[in-house]
Formats: sequence, structure tokens, C-alpha cells
Amino acid sequence: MAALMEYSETEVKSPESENLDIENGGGLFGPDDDFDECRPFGKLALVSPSSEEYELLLETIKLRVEDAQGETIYEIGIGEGEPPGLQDEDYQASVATLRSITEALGLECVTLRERTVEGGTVAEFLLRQKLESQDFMEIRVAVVGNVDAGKSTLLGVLTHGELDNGRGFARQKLFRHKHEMESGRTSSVGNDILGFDSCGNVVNKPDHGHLDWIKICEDAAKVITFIDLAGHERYLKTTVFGMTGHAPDFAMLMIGANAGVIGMTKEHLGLALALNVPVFVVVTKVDMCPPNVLQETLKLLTRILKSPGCRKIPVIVQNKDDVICSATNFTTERMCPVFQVSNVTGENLELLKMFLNLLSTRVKCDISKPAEFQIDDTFSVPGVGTVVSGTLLQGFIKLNDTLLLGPDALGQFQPIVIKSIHRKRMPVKEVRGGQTASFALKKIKRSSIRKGMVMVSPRLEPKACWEFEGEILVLHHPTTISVRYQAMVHVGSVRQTATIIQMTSQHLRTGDKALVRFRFIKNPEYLKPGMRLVFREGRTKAVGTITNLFPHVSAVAQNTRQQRAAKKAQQESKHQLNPQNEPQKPSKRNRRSRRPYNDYSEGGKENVQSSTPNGASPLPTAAPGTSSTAAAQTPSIAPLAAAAAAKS
Ligand SMILES: Nc1nc2c(ncn2[C@@H]2O[C@H](COP(=O)(O)OP(=O)(O)OP(=O)(O)O)[C@@H](O)[C@H]2O)c(=O)[nH]1
Repeated sequence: MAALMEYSETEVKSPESENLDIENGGGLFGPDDDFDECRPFGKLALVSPSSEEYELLLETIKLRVEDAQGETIYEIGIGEGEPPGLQDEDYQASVATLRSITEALGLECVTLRERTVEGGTVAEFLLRQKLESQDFMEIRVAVVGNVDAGKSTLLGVLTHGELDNGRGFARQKLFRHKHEMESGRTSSVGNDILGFDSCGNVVNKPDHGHLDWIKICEDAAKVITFIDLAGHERYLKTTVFGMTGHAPDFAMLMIGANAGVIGMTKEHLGLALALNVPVFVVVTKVDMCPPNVLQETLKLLTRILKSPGCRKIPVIVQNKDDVICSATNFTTERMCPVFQVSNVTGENLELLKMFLNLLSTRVKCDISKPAEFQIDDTFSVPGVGTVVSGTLLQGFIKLNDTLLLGPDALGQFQPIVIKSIHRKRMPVKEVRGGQTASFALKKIKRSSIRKGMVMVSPRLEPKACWEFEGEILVLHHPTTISVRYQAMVHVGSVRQTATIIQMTSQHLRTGDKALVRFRFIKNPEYLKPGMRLVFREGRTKAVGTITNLFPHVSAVAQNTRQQRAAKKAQQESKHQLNPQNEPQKPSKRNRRSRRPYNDYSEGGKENVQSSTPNGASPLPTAAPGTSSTAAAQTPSIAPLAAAAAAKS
């Protein structure tokens, strides 16, 4: 519990959450301001609209679908300030209008549920954009939870449609390494996909246990990508990387009903909270768990979720109504649906599938911005060459586009051409912001690419940083953190050790907040302000947000420019003093003897700098708020004066 409490201050605090006592979502799904804004026309609006009203309705629905990245849930029979329900004739007329609008907009319209209330009928419809055969919506779900919670088994059952035998049958289809087969433990970040067609039916059709991803993507309107993360503490680094580097929309926290909230469960929940990823819980193995033990597990889970450290609203999902209510309200990070399933009997798996089908993308990606692709893995594919996989965070990438790949060890970016593109193993011509993809690259060795690099549009004029500043909160440290402390920084797909070089407090203890300046020890990285970061070493953890970057400019390129400018200025000043005095080329001997002095005066200090291991600056660190590059570029006057004095 203590570990979880540590994450408390990362959550948005909202006092009204404290008194909510929710077991089945009671009272949670009452009228909500945001939702009311979306139906400003009253419950009879669809009954027989005039042509202007029809146009307005069409426009409203179009905007809602676009806003939710391709789908929305529409309610009929509900109006602001009116008792819910429509009489049969009005209801039929409303449905007919809705179908005509969706037809005009190229949307699929599927009835999710119809309810009879006092005033008549109320219904919800899923409106989903019809996409071309190669296109599909993509939702990423990180699967976390303690060892043996049943993560791989559930994914095996969901994606292959065959129940487990309770002895590891279903997970065999997913393991990627021999040692995983033997130990039954996931050790790497795995991807599995589950496709839904536009009506919400699962399209995964395994052929002798083998799944054809291309077929799934062709048939699917929505593809859920499960990022299967390791449950064992030993692989925590990989799990954190999966949560930060694979940009999940949601986290599915798995708990074995009989084992309860143990081991890494709270650690993983805390990680999702720290990274602001909405969580839903799946309690597995209900078939083999005595009812009193299951109740105990649910009770403890509810207590943890409601605790000040979490401030979640648990909703135990028991039927389709709960699924629809949870899915429509799940966009907020505060709500936490809880499913109880069995991978052996299949109990409640239909509810979980229905919920997954209704999830919509959380992260809104602007496709009008210049492309920015974060690399989370690299491959060398025989006959194809170097391939990089990752997530397109914004913009658009097409075949044969030229992007900038980097930063390399010197902080530089090099142009590369996109040879081919795959989405979930399916060849495509372009990818949009929010989608994951793999790119085959022309003329580049795999060894020159590392995880954490990016490929961006040249319009972004990318710069790499050795140093950055972040507002951090220490969640746990056994003693104190001081300047020069080193730990692993996880931010996006960057994973590198960094040193604290400055901070606003002298020492930091558990629960302290500070503005901290970090310096990477190995490579400069491409970062952006506002990115969430996790700083960890063993059980020590801090989380925070990047507030300021100190871009690094290539030392070599800078020297050349500076050297040229300084030489020109020197020549001009000499010329002004004595116009007859033409610059003389010194003899070889003179050149050698004068070199140290010249090097200093012409920015040679930076030559010294670039020759240090890792290109680390030997100069004193710039004060907060000043760019380290600026500091590095301005040679200190004191050594110059000393050198000149020594010479004279
Ligand atoms: N009876 C029963 N057994 C289950 C259920 N789900 C999983 N199991 C069994 O539990 C064991 C562990 O399942 P895994 O899927 O390997 O657990 P995991 O969470 O993926 O474990 P790691 O990969 O090590 O993190 C396997 O033997 C499964 O057959 C269930 O719902 N009921």
C-alpha cells in the first residue's frame, strides 16, 4: 500500500470524488455537462426534422465522430431537462433519421442497447466510420500485472478464440523466446492484435493456431494492439519501457483472483497513474477461486483504487449496461472499470470484448503538424535491410519521404528515405499520427540506430539535448538524493542513465518536489517540453514532466562556423589598424607553436570539448535558464586573459 500512496501527488485531485461510493456505477452516469453539449436538440429532435434541422444534426454528428477519431456513441430518447424515453412511433422515426444521417456520412450504425424506461424507449448506437480495406482505427493497450496473473493466457484466449486449460495452453501461442516457453514467463515486450469489424465482431480467425495479421487488418475497422509486458520484477525496466515508449492509450491491469493484489501489481498501477494512462482492471481465474477469497480480492482492490493515492472510481462490470456506461465514461482517467473473468470457462469474456470494441483513442494526434516518429525497436530483415518500428506521434509519413533520423552520438540528424511502410505487417503507402508502423530505410546500417532515436520532418529543425530540466516528485528513496546522483531516465522511448547536475533543493527525500537539471551520460536525445518522465534506480523512483530543454548544437559544425567568423573578424580588425599590413601565412614551425593560443581565440575550446568522451562538456554548467550550448559557445574570458598574460 505504501508504494502506491507514493504516487498520490501525481494524480489530479478533485474533492468531489471522495464521497462517491460506487460498486456498480450507481449515480456515476447521470447527466454530464460535456455530454449534454453534444445533444442540444432535445429528445424529439430526430423525429421529423426540417431540412435546416437535419443539416444541423448531420453536422453535429460529423463533428462528434471526427472529434473522437472515427467513432462515437449516440443516444436516442434523451434530452436536456426532459424525462427520458420516446413513444414507439417517435422512436422508430428517430432511428430512421439517424440511419439516414449515418448513411449520408458513410458511418456504420449499430444498436448497442435498447432500454424501456417510464417515458418509453431509450437506445444507444455505435456510429463508426467505414474505412477502406487497408485502413483501421488503432488502440494500444498495455497489459500489466504480477507474474502468473494470467496476462499472456488472456491475450492468447482473446486473440486466438480458444479457451485455456488452466495449465498454460493458451499462452504457448504467444511466447517469443525459448526460455519463455520453458519458464512460462514473459520477458520481452510483445505485441498481439485483436481486430473488430465495423459492427463490433471479432475478425481474428486463427488457421491451425496461426494468426494472419494482414487478414485481420484488412477485415478490421478497429485493431486493439496489446502490449504484453513482463510481470516479474526482474523485467521491470522492460515494463517501464513498454509503458513509456509504446505510447499506450490504456493500461489493462491483471490480477489473479486467488492471489489478489500482490507483488508488482501496485508498482504497475502506480506506473500507469504516474504516466496518466487510464487503467481498467481484469480479475482472472474466477473459476478456481473460492467466493470469499474473490470478495476479499475485490474489497482490497476497491479500497486501493479509492485511496487518496489513486482517487479512482471503481466500477464492477457485471452486464452489458455496465460495459456501455464504463466505455462511454472511460475517457476520464478517474473511472476504473473492473472485470471478473475466467480464461478457462470463458466467463465474462464477452463483456470484456465488448468493452474493448468500444474503446476509442485517447491521445489526439495532429496530422497537420510536421511528422515526428519515435523509434522503439530496430530490426535487420534479410532481403529488406534495416527496419525501424515505433509510433508516429504527429503528422503524416508517405513512401519515399525524406526524414531526419537522429540524434547520433554527436547530436546530429541525417536524412533518410522511407523505402517501404508496414502497419501490423500489412504493406501500406502512408501512416498518420497516432498509428504505429515499421519503416524499411534506405542506405543505413542497423547498428547506427538505437531505440529512443526519432525520425522527423526536416521542417521541425530538430535539436538534440544533453541536458534538460524537469519538475519531479520523488516517490520513493531510502535516504536522500543529491547533485551527481545517477539513475535511469525513461521518457517516451528514450531510456538512458542521467546525472542530476543541479536542483532547486540541496537534498531530496521521499515526497519532495523540485526543479532538477539532468545530463545524459551517453548520448544526446531528442525531447520535448511537457513529456512525462520516470527516473528510477532499483526501488528509487521519481516522476515528473520536462519543463525546459538545453539544445546541443554539433560541436564540429559550430567550430567551423565560429572559426570562419572569428578569422574574418580578426583579419578585418588587423586590416583596419594597418591597411598595408597584409595577413601573413606563418611558417609551419610558427603555426605549430602558436596553435594553442589560436585554438583558444578561435573557439578552440570547443575542439577540446568535443574530444572528451561522449562529447561531454568540460565547461562549468550553465546557470538554470541559460542554454548549455550558449555557455559552451561563449569562451570564458578568464582563461583567455591568463593565456595572453602567460604568452607576453
Ligand atoms: N484456472 C485458471 N487458470 C488460469 C486462468 N488464467 C491463467 N491461468 C493459468 O495461470 C498460469 C499463468 O498464466 P500466464 O498467462 O502465464 O501469466 P502471466 O501473467 O502472463 O505471467 P508472466 O508472463 O510471467 O508475467 C497458466 O498456467 C495459466 O494456464 C484462468 O482464468 N483460470
